[in-house]
Amino acid sequence: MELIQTQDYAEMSRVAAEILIKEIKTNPQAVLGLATGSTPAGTYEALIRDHEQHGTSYKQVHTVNLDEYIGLDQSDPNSYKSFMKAHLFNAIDLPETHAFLPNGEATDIQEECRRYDEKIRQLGGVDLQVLGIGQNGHIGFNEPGSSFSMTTHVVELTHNTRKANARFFKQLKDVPTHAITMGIKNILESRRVLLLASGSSKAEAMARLLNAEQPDEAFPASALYLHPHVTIIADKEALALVEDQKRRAF
Ligand SMILES: O=P(O)(O)OC[C@H]1O[C@](O)(CO)[C@@H](O)[C@@H]1O
Repeated sequence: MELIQTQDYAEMSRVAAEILIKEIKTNPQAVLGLATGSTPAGTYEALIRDHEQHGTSYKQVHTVNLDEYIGLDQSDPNSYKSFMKAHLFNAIDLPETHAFLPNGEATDIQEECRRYDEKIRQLGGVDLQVLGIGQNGHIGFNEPGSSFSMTTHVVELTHNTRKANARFFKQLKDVPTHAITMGIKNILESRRVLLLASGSSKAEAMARLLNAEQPDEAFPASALYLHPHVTIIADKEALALVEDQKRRAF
């Protein structure tokens, strides 16, 4: 596990974008695993700037997103599909047919989970998976207690996660109660993982992650200790509760 410490959110976003751009330049047919949320939004902005200024092309890239709410219309501004369009897809040359998210409106949700796993398999797996981290250590929507052997599945969101995401909705009761998420097994099968963290609200989760050293299903992000190629990019505030000695160890 490699740890890159940055001054702030802007630097975290820049460094993450540089890694993604390098991946696409080395492998123009890369399969990118993407995340939603406030954390990767700045990275996506940096990718758009680079696309506009330097012409990095996504024509041969494919993307698979980690998760999607169940029960929200795909055109709802709070659906993760809308998020990806607004924050990245509409501004780059990624063909619409190359961008995949779980379909939270599917009538047979279990079948949709199987179909999504099969899609990832058909694409040849994920080359680089971008992750944020929830305050309770969730990755994707894999909440504490999720088995590390799960593939794409339905989750009931915890009250804390719904509360944290309520800022995007009019009121807490509008936040969906369930979502489809790639499982930890999918995440561990990706060839490289980039975990991003910014701000003091992530400080406890980051301290717990960097102190953990052992995978523990009670804390989903600790599964990353089972992965051979993880890069964490975190800013000062997110690392504020991690001891200096510990930081130097990475
Ligand atoms: O980046 P944010 O908005 O803090 O969200 C953190 C995590 O929460 C989720 O948005 C799900 O709640 C994840 O997709 C994300 O990684």
